[in-house]
Amino acid sequence: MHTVAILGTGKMGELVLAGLLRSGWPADRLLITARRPERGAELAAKYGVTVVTNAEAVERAEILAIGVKPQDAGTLLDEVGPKVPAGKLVVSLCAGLPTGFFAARLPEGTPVVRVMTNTPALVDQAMTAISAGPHANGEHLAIAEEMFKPLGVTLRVPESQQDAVTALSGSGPAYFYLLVEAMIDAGILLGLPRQVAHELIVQTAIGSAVMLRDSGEHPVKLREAVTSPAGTTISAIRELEKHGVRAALLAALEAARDRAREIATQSV
Ligand SMILES: NC(=O)C1=CN([C@@H]2O[C@H](COP(=O)(O)OP(=O)(O)OC[C@H]3O[C@@H](n4cnc5c(N)ncnc54)[C@H](O)[C@@H]3O)[C@@H](O)[C@H]2O)C=CC1
Ligand SMILES: O=C(O)[C@@H]1CCC=N1
Repeated sequence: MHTVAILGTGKMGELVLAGLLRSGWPADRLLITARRPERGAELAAKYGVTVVTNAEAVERAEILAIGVKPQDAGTLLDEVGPKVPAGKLVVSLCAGLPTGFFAARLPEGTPVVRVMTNTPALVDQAMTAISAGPHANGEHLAIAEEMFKPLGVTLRVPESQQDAVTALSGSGPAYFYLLVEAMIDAGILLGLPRQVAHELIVQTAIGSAVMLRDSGEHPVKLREAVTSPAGTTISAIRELEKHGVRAALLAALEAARDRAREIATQSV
């Protein structure tokens, strides 16, 4: 089994670290780096993994997972990029940054794979899209899949789709949480105790999600089955359409995609 180093172990890095350990990846095959020593110590105590410097990580690990914010990737690569020994695989978790950004800062021939995962990795329900960048072949994609498959579902996509993927599934959990939050507030408006509203909406979200995944039905069909003639649901849907919820979602995801592109141009 390869040794994986996570360079920059924040929220996403920790989710990947914890997921790899749950999947049986040996702790002695995992290295982490952290900017703040207290953060490194906290993770070492919690997961039993070794904290190293970025320079040690690139020396010792075969797979280098880049878990810093896109805005910090340039500084990290200025520090260690030229020192990455031949044959290492770089796996970027960063939103927006094209693989070319990494290739330009790594020794010629270093394979780079771009990954967009999401926070449901915490419960092994991540959606992870994987793309080959420069010098990455099927073997490298398979290694990335070996890392991310235990955390949920993986899909190979061309890198040209990654900004859209980021807008949909990378940021996607936030949109669902916002909807849930708003619907719980609606429950309060209708006079329900907060805890009751919370339970009703969370279980409804889970039930709806499982049906979407397992029934094989199109979401329109599933919605129609709930929407009775002259019933309650259509009254709510009329309001949602009147307030432009569909248009708002189209515009919102376009804005997220555009922001991913902007991150790339600001990072060149
Ligand atoms: N939060 C999310 O839902 C998702 C985030 N991502 C991507 O994952 C990456 C990480 O995001 P988060 O975990 O949310 O951010 P975060 O801020 O929680 O984690 C980044 C970590 O990197 C550390 N760091 C920065 N520079 C460093 C350096 N030179 N050496 C060592 N450590 C360094 C920071 O101290 C921090 O702990 C980003 O590139 C983001 O685009 C991708 C998908 C979803
Ligand atoms: O908001 C962000 O930039 C990151 C990338 C996708 C989800 N969170």
